[in-house]
Amino acid sequence: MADHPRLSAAPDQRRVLRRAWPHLRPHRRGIALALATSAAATACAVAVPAVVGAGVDRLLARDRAGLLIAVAALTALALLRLFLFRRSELLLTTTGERVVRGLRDLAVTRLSRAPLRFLEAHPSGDLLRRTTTEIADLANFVRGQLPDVLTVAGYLVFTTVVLLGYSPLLTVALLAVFTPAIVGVLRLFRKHANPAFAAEAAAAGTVAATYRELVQSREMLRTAGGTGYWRKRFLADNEARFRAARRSQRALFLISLSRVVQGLTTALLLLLGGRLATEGAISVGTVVVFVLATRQLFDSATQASGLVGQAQVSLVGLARLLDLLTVTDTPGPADAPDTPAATSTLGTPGAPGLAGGAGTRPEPARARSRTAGRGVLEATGVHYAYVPGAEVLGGLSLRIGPGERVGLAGPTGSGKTTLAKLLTGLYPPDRGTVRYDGHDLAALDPGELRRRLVLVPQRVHMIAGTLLDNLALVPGEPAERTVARAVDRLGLGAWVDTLDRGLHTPLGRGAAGLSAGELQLVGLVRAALVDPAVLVLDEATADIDPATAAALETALDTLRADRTLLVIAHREATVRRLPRVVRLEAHRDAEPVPQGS
Ligand SMILES: Nc1ncnc2c1ncn2[C@@H]1O[C@H](COP(=O)(O)OP(=O)(O)OP(=O)(O)O)[C@@H](O)[C@H]1O
Repeated sequence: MADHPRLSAAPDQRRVLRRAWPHLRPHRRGIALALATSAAATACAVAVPAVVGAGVDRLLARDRAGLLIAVAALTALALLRLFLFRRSELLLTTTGERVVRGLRDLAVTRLSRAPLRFLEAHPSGDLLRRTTTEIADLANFVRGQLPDVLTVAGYLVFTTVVLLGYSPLLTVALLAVFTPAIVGVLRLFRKHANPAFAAEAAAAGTVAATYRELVQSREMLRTAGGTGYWRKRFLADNEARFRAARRSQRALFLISLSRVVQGLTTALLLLLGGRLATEGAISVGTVVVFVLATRQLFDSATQASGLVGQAQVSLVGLARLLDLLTVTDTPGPADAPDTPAATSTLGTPGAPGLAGGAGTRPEPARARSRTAGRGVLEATGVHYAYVPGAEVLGGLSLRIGPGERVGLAGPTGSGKTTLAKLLTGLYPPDRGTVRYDGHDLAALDPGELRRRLVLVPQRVHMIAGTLLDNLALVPGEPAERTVARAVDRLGLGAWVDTLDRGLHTPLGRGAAGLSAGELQLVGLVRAALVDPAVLVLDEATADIDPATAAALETALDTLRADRTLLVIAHREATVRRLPRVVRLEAHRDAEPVPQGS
């Protein structure tokens, strides 16, 4: 089996910000402006103790004018600080939201282009969490805590600079106690917090995935009596998440050790500052500046302790998101039609290709000539495995001529659906090639591929919306009258009339209300709207009532005219009706490769 990239449960957290830089770069001007405004606002706040200290010295010197200047400066600083804080918060939030919006768009775009194989290999709950919850957490951090992080960082730097200007001796003594102790606490915290937060995020992803599967498979679980097993599994996952959360909490507790450091530093400051003032080495005003400024310093450090924890959680989320963006940044045959590089175009020589470039709307289905690009669909020496060492298809070759009608039969699990997905380019083969009209599907323009080769799956997926919304889920967003024409052409007008509100009948999520056969009717109408040259139908295995079966047959008879048809045949009637039937045998390793008959 070829090596396929997978998401990591606990992705690398080193240099996360540097790795995120390509996504930040387009916003660098906004970021620089926000940082500069935040720094100016912090400088205003840091200047306050210095002005208060100067005011105290003027007061002690009975300098009335000097005192008034200090009071005026304090008022101006307060107003300027208010304005700059507000401005920096606004700039940070706006820029941050832009970055987050960009990341969200990119994640959804990459996921929508990701190969089917990648999507199937990951629990949808995990993908959902990375693209929604974790991005939302990031957005909340940007809005709620990032301004505080910058303010705190600014306080720490500016306060140190101001204090150095007043008394280098006292500042050095302060830093000599404060810095190593606080760095030690932060190191200890990071050592325990990084794995703890990553494990918590992974456990949360597992809980979401299990819960989602539980909801999605509710009918099967009820009927098969599997609810108890699933509930047990969910409870186990939930327990694991609870334990992971407690581990994170314990790691967060470590950060509160910084309060002990604060107490020690204040004691030292009072001892040394008081002595220097008594000896006349520094003024009383300077002691006041130190007391006020170090208070700010401590407040910032306390705030920083909480913020470091929140920042760590956000960085873990960012690392998981970057992992998703990196792993899905692999253009492949399932990519959207805006990746024309190295793709070929089907069609008669000299005729314009059917696929447009980025943003080109496809031509209306009827305006295209399906026969223009009609060709042979050929699989040669195709190998495919979902899991290493267990090939489902081991070197299969099959040729289907233009306009041929072929049935694909075989025991359950023999690989019929897998082959159908390979023949329609939904999976790239691990080895071997699938060609249509002489073109390797892997090299075809993805948009064109989707319009030429259409698979109607066994269970057609629906979205919440009306029947019309669901039928129109094809390239080109066809208008209602186009959809209605397609319905009539397939002889399905009577079926649509039996529904409450015809094409406007609302269908719930999961399309409650439509039977398996009716869902396939929806798939056939979608196929008719795409008007492909090759149609692959994976017949529904569920019982289909005679009326729906008749409607399906009529629709299929209309659809098959002038196009290649491959039916994964589960019903005897279908097998009998088709002129050629290929039988797949269950493949076992090292046995001769099954070939089409
Ligand atoms: N997404 C998947 N991940 C892992 N294994 C899979 C996946 N899909 C199918 N398989 C396995 O591959 C094998 C072939 O499956 P496939 O659905 O192609 O068979 P089939 O002939 O269409 O079966 P059926 O007639 O029951 O639909 C089976 O053993 C199946 O369990």
